[in-house]
Amino acid sequence: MSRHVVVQSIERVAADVLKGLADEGASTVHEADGRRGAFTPELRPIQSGARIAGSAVTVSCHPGDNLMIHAAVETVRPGDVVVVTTTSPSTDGMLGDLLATSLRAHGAVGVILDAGVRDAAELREMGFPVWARAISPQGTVKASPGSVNVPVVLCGQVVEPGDAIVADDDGIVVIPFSRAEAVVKKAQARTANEAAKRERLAAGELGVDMYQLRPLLEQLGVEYR
Ligand SMILES: O=C([O-])CC(=O)C(=O)O
Ligand SMILES: [Mg+2]
Repeated sequence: MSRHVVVQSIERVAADVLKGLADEGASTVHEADGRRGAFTPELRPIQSGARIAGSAVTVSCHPGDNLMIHAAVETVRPGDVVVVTTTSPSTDGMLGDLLATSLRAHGAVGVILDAGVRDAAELREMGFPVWARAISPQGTVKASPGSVNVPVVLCGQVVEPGDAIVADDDGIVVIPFSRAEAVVKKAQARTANEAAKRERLAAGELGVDMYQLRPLLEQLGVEYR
């Protein structure tokens, strides 16, 4: 049996749940899921202002080789986010506007790439959002096997195929498939609560009062002079 597989069929998070997650954004969703799922922030958005949520199509590549991203394209369905890892660290430019055009044609809403990206200007012009470790002109080959839709580990998180990915200017969060629906509800409740707090803060109320922090400050021995 091969160690390398392309799993063609995965379960996906419902479109209305993904829309709810995208509306809430990475930080709120992370808080709503008990402060879980945040990627360490080495991967940065190459654009500003994009906010996406999608079901993860995962790709494990040999460093410097984008063969498996090409192989992944036919497994992509509308609303997916393609999550690419390499089997050892790499900043080579594994994806550019051509691959992005192909992924978009199959419905991908963005790419999370633990490697380098190139054609940055064209990708921004296309409005195709990418979060990557580096921007690099370094080209890659199409030669080595890897896998599509297997569990991958990147930036401190495990991503299973079909998990929900939320990404925006703050960074990237993964929500396990089984929790996505519950998390969107908690995130919406949190946002409603924050709206009330924002109004109070805008009116001048102090955070130390709103969060009842004065006893804590006292207990910690903080002296006001
Ligand atoms: O062609 C490649 O291998 C990567 C690239 O620049 C593109 O997708 O446009
Ligand atoms: Mg190119």
